[in-house]
Amino acid sequence: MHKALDLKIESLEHYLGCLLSWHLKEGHHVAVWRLPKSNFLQVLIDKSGKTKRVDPILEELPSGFIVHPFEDQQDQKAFFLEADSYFKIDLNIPLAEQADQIDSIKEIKSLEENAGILRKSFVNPKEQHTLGYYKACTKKDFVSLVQKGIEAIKSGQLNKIVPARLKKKTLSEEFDLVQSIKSLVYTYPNAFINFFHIPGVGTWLGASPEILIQTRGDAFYTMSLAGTQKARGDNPLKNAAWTQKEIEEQALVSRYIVDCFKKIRLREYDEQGPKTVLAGNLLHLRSDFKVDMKATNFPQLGSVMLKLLHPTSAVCGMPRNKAFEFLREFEKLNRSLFAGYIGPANVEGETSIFVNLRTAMLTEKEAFLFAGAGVTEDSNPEKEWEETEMKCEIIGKHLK
Ligand SMILES: C=C(O[C@H]1C=CC=C(C(=O)O)[C@@H]1O)C(=O)O
Repeated sequence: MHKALDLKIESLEHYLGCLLSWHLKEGHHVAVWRLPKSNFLQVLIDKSGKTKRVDPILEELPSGFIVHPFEDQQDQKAFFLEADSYFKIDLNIPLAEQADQIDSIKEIKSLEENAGILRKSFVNPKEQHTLGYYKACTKKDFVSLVQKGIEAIKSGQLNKIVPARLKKKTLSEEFDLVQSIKSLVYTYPNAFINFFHIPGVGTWLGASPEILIQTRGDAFYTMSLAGTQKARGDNPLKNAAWTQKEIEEQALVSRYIVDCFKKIRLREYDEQGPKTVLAGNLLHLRSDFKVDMKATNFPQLGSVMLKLLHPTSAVCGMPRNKAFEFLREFEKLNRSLFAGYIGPANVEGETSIFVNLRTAMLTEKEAFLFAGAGVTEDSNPEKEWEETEMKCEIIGKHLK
């Protein structure tokens, strides 16, 4: 076994490449992430070789990484990677100075060899014959799907709908996962950068802007994020002007969260916003919701809200069940883990679960990019298509 800081390992990329390629080759389950505004890259490895599924009762789970698909599972369970090994790398300190805190490398290979081993280990989707299964959506089909959504809203069946689509991108021979992780980490300081690999289930890479629930000590946090425009000029946050359509779209997500609080008779919450926030080169409207779980005597609020919130009207629609039925019937897309939820649970006493957005499912030769757009009565189908193009590019442009 080589020490983590063998002289031949000269960079973080080389270390990560050796580490990940070895674990993926061994059939281990792996998650690597960087929380928004954090300097730490966190690594968690489940070495059991088993696909674990758990009830998402966060307070009772061991330290790990949770992954739930968009669709509710019949048994209500989520995938779970248990932290057989967990460590973090301070991105501001040379790797050589952190040798004692990080896992050692078992096998040293070149950057190119690691990149090749990694992509050969990505999970390839199972062939299915359902109509539209992992099929890229044309502009014409997406525009017509949005149009159908607008009609369903105008006829009173829905208040809001979030249709999504799949775009495929061929990966070049030189594609290197580790370089992509690195470029996401440095380009998107406000996002939840994540890579996870569950053998037989999927290999995903993303930069999510949306927290679904977060608990730290007694503090519970969630957000409503919606409305999209391109960031322009030197001071995009100041220059943003929002239309009635986007204001309403985001207000519906906030209302959805408040309705969830009402269902559990929780009255003491703090709501701030909406304010304009930057996510990559896009702007969104965001409101922040905080609850003191001790003062409200609600220690299980994380799990309770997780169950109530997912899928929020930022990724599904309102009313939720009707929106779900609409998507099932007309979207014709297996969203798989897109718009599901992902994140560390009980890692160093904190749980940070994000909506799996701005993300790609990686296969050996292609990346499947997913993006949706919030549709209201005033939506313009062409603009919604453009919006999904911009959302796909957030990850797409980092997959060389
Ligand atoms: C569904 C997505 O984004 C959601 C989150 C923020 C803004 C959104 C919007 O403006 O439509 C979406 O609700 C996506 O990125 O695929």
